[in-house]
Amino acid sequence: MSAKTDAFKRQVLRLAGAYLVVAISVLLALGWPLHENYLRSRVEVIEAREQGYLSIADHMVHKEFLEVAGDLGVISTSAVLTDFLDQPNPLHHQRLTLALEQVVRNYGRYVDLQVQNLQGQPLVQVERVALLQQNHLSQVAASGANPATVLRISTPVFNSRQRQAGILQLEFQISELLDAFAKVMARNPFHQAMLVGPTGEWLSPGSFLMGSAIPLAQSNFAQQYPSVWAAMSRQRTGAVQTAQGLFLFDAIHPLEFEASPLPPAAVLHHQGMTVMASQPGGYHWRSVILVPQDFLEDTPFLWRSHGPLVGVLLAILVFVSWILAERKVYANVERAREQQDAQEIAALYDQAPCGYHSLDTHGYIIRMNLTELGWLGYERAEVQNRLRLTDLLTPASAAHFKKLFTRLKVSGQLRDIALDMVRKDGSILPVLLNATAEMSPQGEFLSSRTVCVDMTEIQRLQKALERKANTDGLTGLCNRRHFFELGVRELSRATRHHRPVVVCMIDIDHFKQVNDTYGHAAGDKVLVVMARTLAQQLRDTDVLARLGGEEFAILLPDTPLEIAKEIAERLRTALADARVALDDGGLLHFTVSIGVALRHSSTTTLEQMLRSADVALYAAKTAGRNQVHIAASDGVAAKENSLFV
Ligand SMILES: Nc1nc2c(ncn2[C@@H]2O[C@H](COP(=O)(O)OP(=O)(O)OP(=O)(O)O)[C@@H](O)[C@H]2O)c(=O)[nH]1
Repeated sequence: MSAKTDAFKRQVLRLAGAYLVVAISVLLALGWPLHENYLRSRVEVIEAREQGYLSIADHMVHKEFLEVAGDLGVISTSAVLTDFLDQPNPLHHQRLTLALEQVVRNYGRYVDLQVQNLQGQPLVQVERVALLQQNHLSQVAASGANPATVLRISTPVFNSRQRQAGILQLEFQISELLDAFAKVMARNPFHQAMLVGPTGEWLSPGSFLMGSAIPLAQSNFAQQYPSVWAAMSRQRTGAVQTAQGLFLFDAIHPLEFEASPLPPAAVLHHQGMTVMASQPGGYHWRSVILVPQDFLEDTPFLWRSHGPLVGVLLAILVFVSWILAERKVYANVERAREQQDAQEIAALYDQAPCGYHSLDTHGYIIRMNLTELGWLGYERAEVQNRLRLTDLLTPASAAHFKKLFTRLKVSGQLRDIALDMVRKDGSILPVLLNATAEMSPQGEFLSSRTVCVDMTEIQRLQKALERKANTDGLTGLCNRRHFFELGVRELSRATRHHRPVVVCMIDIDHFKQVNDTYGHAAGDKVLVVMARTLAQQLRDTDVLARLGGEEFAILLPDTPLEIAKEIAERLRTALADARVALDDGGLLHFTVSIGVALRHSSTTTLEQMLRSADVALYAAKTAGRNQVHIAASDGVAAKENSLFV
């Protein structure tokens, strides 16, 4: 039982595994394009969003430079500067100095403001560091932190007669810009935003919040990402996919304004680079955004957001696969069992020890089992739907069955019907049938199912038993009971036909002496010899019986008394002549006495006749034995009729 259960479980496990593999394969096949599409659209969304950030960067840089240009314009055309250039006296110097100090104080971006003479020597100078020290303020100067973040811009300045009288120079830091840039870009924690200078140097750190920050001093962007830098050198804006992720970049031209606020002669100095305001396109930065590859592929994100869902889905798939597999295996087992049952039933039907057949409404055989076919010597194809049952019966049985079949259609069953079937070789097969009708719900006959038993052996046994019951075991003659059966039948026939009937009673003389002298076995031999001798002397129609002991009776039908006398005498003589061979080689002979009685009227019974014959026999014994006596009509032995041999 346990082994069977284990095998069942193993089958279920294998099938469930196969179902699971198929289900997952189908889901992957269907889900992969969706996943790819999802990633593609995700990249598109990311690109669009990051383009927005690049625009913000562009806008911030321009705003910063616009303010610087504005400051430059305001200072260069201010009255305090013009007054100073017209009359560089201490008062004007002081007023200009105060004005420039005001600018430095108000705007944290300026590191140094100078008004120089035409030879470039400073006439008025305000340094942020000195100013802060002078005001006892803590110094927060970023000077020297990153040389790339300090820019100098200068423009010629004119006196009131519009003659160039000096140069105005501003040194400003972009650290505020970079801080603001960092803050804005940090709104999206899933990217790195950078500002890169004209020669690939970092303006802002390579990383603000995500991952490890790239040290500014150790490398520059061009060295760090040469392939991206090469693409950035070729085109103003674009995107480059690398192993680290997706780089989106855009060129920023800080000096390009829609309506140029810079004086045409303004010059920008940045790390040895000199840019005239009339050629602003020659100076540009790049804003760069790196979207890391793992964020692009989003696998962790996918797993985070869909992991539990995938887990639940997998659990459901496992559960459903198991249930389906279990049902399938159970159905297979059931089907196999049903097939086995059907085969067993077919084998039971075909190989039953009795015959089975079914008939349709016309009596045609629609099914017959192998046992019955074997009895009859036919193949199934020769019989089924080809022959009627009556074709396989003797004419008498066929006629009988036709009537019974009609009755079956009404009564629904037939019990213990004895019929004679005819084998293919012509021999007779006695059978006993029990049939049941299959009826429709409306009560119409559909078919009959019949069980047949081969009666050959039973009949043989019956006959043997009958024979044994009717026969005397020692002599093989009829016994007393059977003698009475046959005798009564003969008497009734004789009565019907008014024919004479005679009964003889025969008894061995001094049989006791035979037994006593030669033994009981010798006595038996005498009885056997006597039976054989009598049988040889009589007709087939005569009834010879041993009634018991050494007493025999004979019924002679159609025999007048005169003939009966002759027969009795012939029997007596034949017995007297008979010899019995003894075991010691000797021969024994014996005599009998016979009493004969004729039936005198139709009312005389066999018992009465036997009694009369017995009286005659007794008379014969009394008269000396070995003789025949005829019973008188009144039952007394008549001496005058006696025959003495
Ligand atoms: N061997 C043998 N003896 C039997 C059988 N049946 C009866 N006997 C014997 O037959 C004898 C009959 O003897 P009785 O009836 O006295 O008569 P009897 O000796 O024949 O003398 P009578 O008839 O007067 O001539 C008995 O000894 C029985 O034992 C039998 O089947 N076999």
